[in-house]
Amino acid sequence: VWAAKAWREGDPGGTRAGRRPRAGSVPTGFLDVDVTSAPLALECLYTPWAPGTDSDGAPTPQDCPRVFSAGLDLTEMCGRNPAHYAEYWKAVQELWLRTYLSSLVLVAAINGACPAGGCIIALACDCRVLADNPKYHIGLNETLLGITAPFWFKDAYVNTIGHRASEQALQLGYLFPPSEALQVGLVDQVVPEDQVLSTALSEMARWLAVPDHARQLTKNMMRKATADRLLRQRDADIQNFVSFICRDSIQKSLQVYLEKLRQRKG
Ligand SMILES: CCCCC/C=C\C/C=C\C/C=C/C(=O)SCCNC(=O)CCNC(=O)[C@H](O)C(C)(C)COP(=O)(O)OP(=O)(O)OC[C@H]1O[C@@H](n2cnc3c(N)ncnc32)[C@H](O)[C@@H]1OP(=O)(O)O
Repeated sequence: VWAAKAWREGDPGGTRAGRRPRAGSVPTGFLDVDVTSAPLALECLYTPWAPGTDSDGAPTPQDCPRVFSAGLDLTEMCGRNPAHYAEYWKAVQELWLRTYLSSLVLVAAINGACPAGGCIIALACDCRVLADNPKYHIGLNETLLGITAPFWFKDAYVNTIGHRASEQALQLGYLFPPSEALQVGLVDQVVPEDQVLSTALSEMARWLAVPDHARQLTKNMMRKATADRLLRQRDADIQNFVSFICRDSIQKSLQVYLEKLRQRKG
């Protein structure tokens, strides 16, 4: 995710937040960023697993290919206590709201798999560029984990690909390969892998060419109702999440899923 302000100020690599993924692990992405402490400058929200800059000072997300974000960190949702789940979910809400409502131009350069929470952050951006690799699936696959996508994930999906396509994809937990993601409107461009970044930059330039105040007001006009729906019921949404995730059956499903992931690796 590129933040326009930092990019425009010529500091694309210097304000990256979040910790690097564990060795041998996939980035579970944005929730490595501590959004519960001091106000988060969205300018700091680069893909946290993209270390280094190239000779022009541009970020080099190719350093961790194959995964854009593996979504929410399932280890944060398994075997913990209700207070932990509540704090975690508040952070998820906060990050999404700040991203979704940002007045900055945000372009997602999706250079790998992008399931569930990864998809929801990409959807919060203004534009998505996906690398053309049949392994780079994107979508909301929650049902395959035995859980339900929260209503605001669903709202963002519906806003992007429409009701019928969302209904089908959500129930099936379908992850779209690039060609289908483009066809359904889940991403805006599919390009060869080595052109993701340059295409994202071109998109960024296109969006930045519009007078800022007019673009920002329009963005807010388009997004406010969806964000307000969550803002109105944040606490209830946290309580729903906690009681849902604490169920024995849900914990069991998540543990089985996580175990399968770990075994698949071996
Ligand atoms: C009615 C009221 C409802 C209220 C709402 C209630 C509930 C909803 C709550 C939450 C919504 C959930 C959102 C999510 O984002 S859930 C996460 C979804 N993500 C996935 O399903 C992706 C799973 N991962 C993969 O498919 C693959 O890992 C990958 C991303 C395609 C990458 O594949 P690769 O082969 O490169 O890596 P590995 O599979 O070998 O994985 C390496 C390593 O990482 C671990 N891991 C992978 N994903 C996660 C994850 N999301 N969280 C934690 N850990 C993950 C994997 O187990 C391996 O671990 P190891 O320890 O063995 O290194």
